[in-house]
Amino acid sequence: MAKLIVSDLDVKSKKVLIRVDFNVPIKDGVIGNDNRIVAALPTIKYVTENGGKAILFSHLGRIKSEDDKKKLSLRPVAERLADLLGKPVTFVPATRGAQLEDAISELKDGDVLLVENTRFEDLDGKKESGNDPELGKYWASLGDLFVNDAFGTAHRSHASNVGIASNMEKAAAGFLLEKEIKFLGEAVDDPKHPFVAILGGAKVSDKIGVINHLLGKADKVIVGGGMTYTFYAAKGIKIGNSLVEKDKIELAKELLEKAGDKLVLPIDNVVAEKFDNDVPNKVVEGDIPDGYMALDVGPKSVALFKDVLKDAKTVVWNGPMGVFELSNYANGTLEVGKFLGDLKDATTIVGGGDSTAAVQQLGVADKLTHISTGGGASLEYLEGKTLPGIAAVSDK
Ligand SMILES: Nc1ncnc2c1ncn2[C@@H]1O[C@H](COP(=O)(O)OP(=O)(O)O)[C@@H](O)[C@H]1O
Ligand SMILES: O=C(OP(=O)(O)O)[C@H](O)COP(=O)(O)O
Ligand SMILES: [Mg+2]
Repeated sequence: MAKLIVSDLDVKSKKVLIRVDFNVPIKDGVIGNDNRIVAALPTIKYVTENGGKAILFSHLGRIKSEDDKKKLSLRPVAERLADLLGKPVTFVPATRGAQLEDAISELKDGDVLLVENTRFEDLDGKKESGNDPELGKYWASLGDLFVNDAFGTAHRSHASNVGIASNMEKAAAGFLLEKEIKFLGEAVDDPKHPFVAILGGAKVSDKIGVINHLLGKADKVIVGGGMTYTFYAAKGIKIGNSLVEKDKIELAKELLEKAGDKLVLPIDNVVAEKFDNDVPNKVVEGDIPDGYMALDVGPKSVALFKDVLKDAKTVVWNGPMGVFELSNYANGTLEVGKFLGDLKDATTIVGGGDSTAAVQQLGVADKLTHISTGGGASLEYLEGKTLPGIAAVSDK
C-alpha cells in the first residue's frame, strides 16, 4: 500500500517534527560534503512554504564520550542549512528541556529550527539509538505532525524516527524517503545481469552480513576498502595494523567458502605506517607488513575490479575503496568511480554518506545513474528487509 506523504498533510501553522539524516562528513567543525542537507531541502521547503513550522531532528556520528559531543555538534549544519535555504535557522544546543521548548513556542509560521545531535542522548544509556520509549514520547509531544525524511537512518530504530512516529496519530514520509524507495525498488527488484555489488568502507560489523544476501542476488561481489582485511584475516593473509573486525573473522570464513570465485578481493594495497597523508606509502601484494596499515586498494586490484565490472549491467556500490579523504589513498575509489561512469547501458547506483561524498569530491557523481543518501539503509533495503524507519510511516 502507498505511504502517506508530507504533501498529503495540512501543515499550515502546525509544528511539524521532521527527522532528517544530516549525518554528514565533518572534521574540526567543517562540513566535507553537504549532499544530505541538500537532499532534505524539498521536504523542509514544502513545510515552510505552506506555512508550517519545521522542527528538525538528526544524529551526527556516534557519541560514546563527552569529548565526542564537542566534535559532533550540529551547529555547523544549522549554519549550512541557513545558507542553502537563504533564511535563518534557529539552532538549539540541547535535545530536551526549557531551552528547546521555549524556542519551539517562539517559532512563527514558515520558521525552521534544528535540534542538537539526537545521539547526545546516547551518553545516558543509549536513549536515542536504543529507542527509549520516554524519549520518543517526549519528542513527539513537542509537535503536531511527524514526517520521516531520513532515508539514511531508515535501517535504525531510534527514538527520533520510530519512537516519535509511534507516539503520533500518523507519520508521513518526506519527499527524499519517497524518492529513494521508489528508485531503489525499481532498480533492484529485477536487476539486469551481470549484476555486480561493490562493498567497502569502514562499517565492517554493520555491513559484512549483507554479503550473504548479495551472494544470492549478484553475479559478483567485489570487496574493497576497510571491509577487505577481515577477509584477509580469514584467509590467513597478514594484515599488519589494518582495520579488522575480529568478531567477524569466522563469518568471513563462511562467506568465503560459500562464495567461491563470486567474491573478489583486492590483490594489492597501498600501505603506510600511519593514518596520515604526510608519511611515505608503498604498494604491496598479499601480506601487509608488520607496522603498516592498508589504506587503499592497489593498481592491480583496480585492474582486476575493472575486468569484473566491464560487462556489468547493474552495479550497486557502497563504501569507498580506501581512505579517499586523504589524497594519497583516493585512487582506488576514483578509478572505480570513473569506470562506473563510463560503463555503457548500465544502471549504476552509489549509496552512503561517505561514498556520495567521495564520488562528488572526485568529480564522477554526474555520470552515475543514482546517488542514494543511504549506505547501510540502501543495502538493507536491497536485502528485502523491512526497514524500521519506513515501517513507522503510515499508509495512505
Ligand atoms: N582501508 C581502510 N581503512 C580504514 N578506513 C577506510 C578504509 N577504506 C575506506 N575507509 C573509510 O570508510 C569510510 C566510509 O565508510 P562507510 O560509512 O561504511 O561508507 P558510506 O558512508 O559510504 O556508507 C570512509 O570515511 C573511509 O575513509
Ligand atoms: O551515515 C549513515 O550510514 P552510512 O555510513 O552507511 O551511509 C547513517 O546516518 C547511519 O549512521 P549509523 O551507521 O551511525 O547509524
Ligand atoms: Mg558513512
